[in-house]
Order: sequence, then C-alpha cells, then structure tokens
Amino acid sequence: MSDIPAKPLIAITMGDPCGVGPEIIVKALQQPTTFESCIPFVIGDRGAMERAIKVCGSALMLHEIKASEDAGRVPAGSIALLPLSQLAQEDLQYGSPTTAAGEAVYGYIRAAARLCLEQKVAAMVTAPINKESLNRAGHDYPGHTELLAELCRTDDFVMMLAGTVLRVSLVTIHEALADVPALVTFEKVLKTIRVTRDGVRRLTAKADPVLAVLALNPHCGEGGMFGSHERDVITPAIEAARKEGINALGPLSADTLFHFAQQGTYDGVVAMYHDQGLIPLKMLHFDDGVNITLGLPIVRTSVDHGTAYDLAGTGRASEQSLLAAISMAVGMAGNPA
Ligand SMILES: NC(=O)C1=CN([C@@H]2O[C@H](COP(=O)(O)OP(=O)(O)OC[C@H]3O[C@@H](n4cnc5c(N)ncnc54)[C@H](O)[C@@H]3O)[C@@H](O)[C@H]2O)C=CC1
Ligand SMILES: NCC(=O)COP(=O)(O)O
Repeated sequence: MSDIPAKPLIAITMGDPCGVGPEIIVKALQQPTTFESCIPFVIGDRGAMERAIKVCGSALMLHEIKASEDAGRVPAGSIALLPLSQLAQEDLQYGSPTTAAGEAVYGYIRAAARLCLEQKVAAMVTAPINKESLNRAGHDYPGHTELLAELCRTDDFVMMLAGTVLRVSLVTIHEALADVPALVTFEKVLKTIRVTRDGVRRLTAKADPVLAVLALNPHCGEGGMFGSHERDVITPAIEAARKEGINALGPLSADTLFHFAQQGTYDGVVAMYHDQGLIPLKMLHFDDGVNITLGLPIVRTSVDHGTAYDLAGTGRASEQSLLAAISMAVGMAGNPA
C-alpha cells in the first residue's frame, strides 16, 4: 500500500543555492494554480529560500516540515520546506558555488529520489544545479540524470527534452564533441530508440508513436564521403528497432528534420548528441521545455535551463519551465509506465 495521497505529492529539489533555482521555485509556488493539481514541497535550505522570497517580493511564508507527508498540512500561503542543509553565508554567494553547496545539492537529489523509490511521493522535479560544484564535493556525475540512474540502479535511461511541439531524446548527453562518434554505438542508438518509444507512449498515449532518428554526419554521411556511422551503426539500429515493431524512421538529416518536426510530423526525435537536439528544442521551447529522465522506475522532470548566474538574485528569471516541469510530473505520475 502506498502512502501517496489523492493529490500527488511532488518533491521539488532546490538546486544550486547560488543560482536561480530558489527564485523560480518561489515564483512558481506563488501561483495558486500550482496547488490545484498537486501538493508541492521543497527539499532545500532555509536561508536560500528566505532570501529568494525577499528577492521576489513575495508574501509567501516558509513552513518547515519534518517529513514529506506533512506537506499537505501546511497553511495556505506557505511553502512547505523539508530543510536538509544549513548553509553559511559564504555558501550562498550568487554565482560562486562552494563545495558545501555541492554537497547540499547532492543531499537534496538523493533524498527526493529515495522518497520516490519508497513511493512516499509521486514524483520529483529538479531545479538547476552547478555540475562543477557537485563534482568538487566528490560526486562524480555529469548531472542529475546519471546520478538518478545510479540511485535507481538502471542503465536504461535516456534524457529527453519536451515542449508542446517537439520531443527530443539524446543518444549521448554530456560528452565532449570529440568523444561523441565513438560513443554513438549500435547498442546505444537502439536503447535510446526503445526507451524513447516507451516514453513517448506514456507522454502522448499514442500506441505507435512515429520516431525520427537523426544522422550523425551532414547529409547522412553522403554515401560514406562524410562518415560511415549512418551505414554501419544508425541504420542497423533503426532496422533492429523496426523488427521489434517500433515505428522508427531514418537516419534523417538533422539540418532539415526539425523543419518538419516542428510541424508535428513526428512524435519524437532521437538526436545523436546534446547540441544537435537541444539547439532546435530550445529555439522553440525555451519557456515551456521540460527535461525528463526516461527509463527510471520513478518520475523525474526538470527545468530545461541552467543556473543562470547572470540573473540570480534579480527575481527576473522565468518560472515557466518549472511550472511546465511540475505539470508534466503530475501528468506522468497519473499515467504510470
Ligand atoms: N538541470 C540542470 O541542473 C541544468 C544545469 N545546467 C548548469 O547550469 C550552469 C549554467 O549553464 P548555461 O549553459 O550557462 O545555461 P543557463 O541556462 O544557465 O543560461 C543560459 C542563458 O539563458 C538564460 N536563462 C536561463 N534560465 C533562465 C530563466 N529561467 N529565465 C530567463 N532566462 C534564463 C540565462 O540568463 C543565460 O543568458 C552550468 O553549470 C550547467 O551545467 C545547465 C542546464 C541544466
Ligand atoms: N542540458 C541539459 C542538462 O544539462 C540537464 O542535465 P541533468 O542535470 O538533468 O542531468
């Protein structure tokens, strides 16, 4: 029997205390509509959240809770906060994350994942972190995605960014461009197609979504003149996926594909590397884009942007992507895989 109440409990991790995370959380939780579909609470730091409330000129109060199940009992007009750190002033300097901040951030993510795995909350939504400070604190992960995959003990995870029109998943994520070709293997392409198909089914309720699989090289390698990944790796992976009944098409040239994808021709796009997929995604969906980790046994969504140090402390960062991430998490939690 799960402890999750009728309205889903959503754990929001505060992210880097030196970035815009705390502010966009306050701005999102200021909107009464956020509470219509879920019970959100924040896992983070009191000092950072109090400062964010001031920065945003908000009338919200902080209400500390001791356990996730208390989140539904906080008075209206409050933010439920599960405090997991007590950072010092020097760890709260905008734009200058410290090792202590990196350690705190790690604690928020771990705690949220554990609550999801124990089914005490329906989903976790993450505010942006600084990956360098996470690593400086001794946690050697390129981002939330890989950390969560390890906590959930799975290798079959995929990063997808989704907006109202485009959904793009990535075969390789945070890798130096020079390393990408060696990492685009038959197994990784096939796994990404499979996990993307399952994810798109869950997001769209379409039984047989159409997936466009991108080439790695210009003009799909131009018959081998500009590379052989299309012939040797990507086409065989698409063929294997099609034999499994997955409606995957390609390889398709990345330069033209997004023109058609933005017209709604495909239900999902499988890109070979980070910027190939995320530049068009953010061109179209910077405001409403959501980062989703597919393939986990838990629901995790996130904003599509980073710590935005240039805006931290101004109250000007947009909360739209966080609102979309909360809404997506609520939808996914109500529509199990
Ligand atoms: N999910 C996560 O935890 C993510 C973390 N990052 C981390 O964030 C840090 C900074 O990364 P950047 O590449 O500079 O990307 P960034 O997204 O932080 O900033 C890029 C540009 O977008 C603007 N921007 C970002 N969020 C905004 C918002 N909510 N409203 C209005 N404008 C916004 C910034 O002001 C900046 O001009 C890095 O340490 C990176 O690893 C980046 C992406 C996702
Ligand atoms: N570019 C997307 C990104 O950096 C998000 O990474 P993660 O922290 O969600 O793994």
